[in-house]
Amino acid sequence: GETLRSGLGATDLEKQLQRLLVENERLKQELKSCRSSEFQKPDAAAESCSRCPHTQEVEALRREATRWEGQARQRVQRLAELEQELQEKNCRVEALQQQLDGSRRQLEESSRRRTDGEHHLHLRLQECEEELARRAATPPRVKFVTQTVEVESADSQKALVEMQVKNGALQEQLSVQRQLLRELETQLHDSQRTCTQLRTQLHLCGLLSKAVDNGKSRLDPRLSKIHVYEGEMQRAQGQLEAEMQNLEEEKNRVIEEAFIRAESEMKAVHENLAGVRMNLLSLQPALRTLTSDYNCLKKQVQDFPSMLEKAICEAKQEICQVISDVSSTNQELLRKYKREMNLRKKCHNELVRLKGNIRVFCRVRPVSQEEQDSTDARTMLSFDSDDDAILYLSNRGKIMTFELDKVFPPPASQEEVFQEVQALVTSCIDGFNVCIFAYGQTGSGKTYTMEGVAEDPGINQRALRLLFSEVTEKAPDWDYRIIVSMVEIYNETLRDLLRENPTDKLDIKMNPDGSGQLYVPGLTEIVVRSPEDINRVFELGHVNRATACTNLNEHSSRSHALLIITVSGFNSTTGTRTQGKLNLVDLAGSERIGKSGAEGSRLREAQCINKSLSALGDVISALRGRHAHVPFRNSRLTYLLQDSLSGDSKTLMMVQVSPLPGNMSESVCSLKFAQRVRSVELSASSSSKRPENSSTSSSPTHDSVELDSPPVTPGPLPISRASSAGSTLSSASRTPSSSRRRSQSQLAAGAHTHTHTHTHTHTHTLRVTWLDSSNQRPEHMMVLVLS
Ligand SMILES: Nc1ncnc2c1ncn2[C@@H]1O[C@H](COP(=O)(O)OP(=O)(O)OP(=O)(O)O)[C@@H](O)[C@H]1O
Repeated sequence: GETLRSGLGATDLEKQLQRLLVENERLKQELKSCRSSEFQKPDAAAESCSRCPHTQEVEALRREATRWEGQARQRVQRLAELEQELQEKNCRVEALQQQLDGSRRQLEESSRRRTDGEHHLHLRLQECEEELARRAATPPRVKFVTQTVEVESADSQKALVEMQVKNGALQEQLSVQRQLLRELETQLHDSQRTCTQLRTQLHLCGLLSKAVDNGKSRLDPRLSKIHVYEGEMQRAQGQLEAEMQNLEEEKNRVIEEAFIRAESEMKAVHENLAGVRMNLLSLQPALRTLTSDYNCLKKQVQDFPSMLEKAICEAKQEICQVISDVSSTNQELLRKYKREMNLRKKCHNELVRLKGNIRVFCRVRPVSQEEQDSTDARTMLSFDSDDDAILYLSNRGKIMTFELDKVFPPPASQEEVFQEVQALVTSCIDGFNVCIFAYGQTGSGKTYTMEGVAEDPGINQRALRLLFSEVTEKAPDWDYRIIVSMVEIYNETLRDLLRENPTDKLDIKMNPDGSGQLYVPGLTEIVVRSPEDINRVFELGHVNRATACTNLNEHSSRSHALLIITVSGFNSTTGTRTQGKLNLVDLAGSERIGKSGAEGSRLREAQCINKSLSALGDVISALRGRHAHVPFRNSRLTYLLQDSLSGDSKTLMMVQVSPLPGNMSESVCSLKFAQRVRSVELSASSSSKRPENSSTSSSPTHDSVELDSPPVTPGPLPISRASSAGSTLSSASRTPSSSRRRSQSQLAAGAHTHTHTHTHTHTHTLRVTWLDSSNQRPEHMMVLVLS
């Protein structure tokens, strides 16, 4: 504005000068015209002028005017110069102003950039600090070291690189800022120098103006305006200077502040940078450890497949080795198992043979509550506390002693009884034929022992359950099949108790397959697979038995009930097959006819019972005595059980007795029967061969005796009966049963050679047998058949 005003002032001054020049020109013209009028009469005029006082004055004025004119021209020229110089200075001031504005903008720009850079750096530093704090706070994840190391080490390296890059960028920015600062300082110095020069020039201008003013004031009062103008110019100049001074101060202040701020920020940045460096330094060992861990793990991971392959290879080889070892061990075990099985069977067979294939037990039933109340409940029986095979009976003041294989007193439980029986039961799994008979007068406890009661089952149920458990135990190697049949013999008639119509009579026939075995055509055979099946079979048999008679109790007393269990086994490993039969027989009551006073049909029933029981006694005696002839055909019962009584079969006679005095004579009879069966002298016929009409045993353990057995001979039987010479041990003998058994063995060992003669209708057979040194087995045998 001041410049403009100065510009306008200069224009007015110029105009005034122009006017002055115009006035001067007019005066010159007037002067010329005056002169020209005198020239027309030069001499005259000169004369007149020289003579005229006005002419001299005009001349003086003219000279004066010319001088003033020259001075005015000089001043105008000087003014024009000053004007030009002023314009130049104005231009210079404007240029400086622009330069100052530019510097200011540049400063602002750099300040803004620096602020942005600082802000950015600040943010980045914050991020770095947070990152470092986060990493420091994060515990080393050792568990998942593979992944953790890989990620963290990469991040740390990346962060390190980033920090180094940022550090470089900050260093660059710092150097740029420093360079900028230096440039600004240079510009400031230049500006200050320029200002000083301008000030000097202005001062000179002021002096010049004063000189012009002095000249002008003296020249013309109208030039006072020029002074005023110059005063204004000076004032404007002063204001301009003051403003420039202010601006300069402001600039210095701003630069100072920016510099201080930049310094402090740079310091802070340096401190942060130092902190980051420290952190980086502290992180470096951890990073090195992690890197080495990572490399180690990486190597392990690289090596892992080959190691795994190697381990798998080794494991495979070991497994193959183990399999082959196990296989050979299995072969060895199988061989041993077969050998042990054979040995066990031989031992068992030997044991049974030493004990006797026919064993006789006695069970004394307890006195019931009713009997205690109503009758003479004195017990006439007593037992030997040292020998469980002895029973004493007091009869008419005499003490009778009976020796059996085992005596069960009244308190003996069903379980205890079965304990003694179960070895026989399980031997049928090994292929032996077994018969267990319950013998005794009516009411002596036969059915109780064999069938038992629901809450305390007898031998039948327990035997089947034991067979099931044994068969299940052997299941992996053996495949067993258990078949059950149930028959009844009443008045020498055979009935199938599992049939729909149990009243149908059955027959016993020779098997047409030429095996010499007997069989019952049409006999129902039920395969049982579980204890539930057994219960169903018993129930059906019981129902059929009840429907076939009017009074079950009476009927059951007068008929024989047989439960026939066939166990067939196949060993898939050894290819061995076995078949054993277990016959559980509840015999009819053995009371004497005379005592019961029976007549008619009852008499016939009693005769049939006595006949069959007597036949059974004969057969057992013959078998125990190893007689040449065994009278199986004398009754339906023995004929039916022929297979199971002969050969390697085992027989148990459970003689049931009542302890009551009223039953004493029947008890004596039963015990005498037991005694007779048991006391057959073994020695007399221990080396005897099997009965002629016996079939070949199904047992897998035939010894030489059985192998030497002749084939079954049909037709009428025995001519001679094996000697059943009186026992060398009387029933009254008091020696313990074990010692007695030894004596029997010694007696048996005494016989080295035996000769039996079997006369047939058309043939005579002579057998000669030599026993081995232990007298247990025949070493040689000669059989002569004479037709
Ligand atoms: N050891 C025993 N313990 C308890 N009670 C028994 C025992 N023996 C037999 N009894 C009971 O004596 C009674 C007669 O027994 P059981 O019917 O078994 O005789 P049995 O000889 O079978 O007669 P039958 O020839 O008429 O069939 C039954 O009530 C039976 O429960």
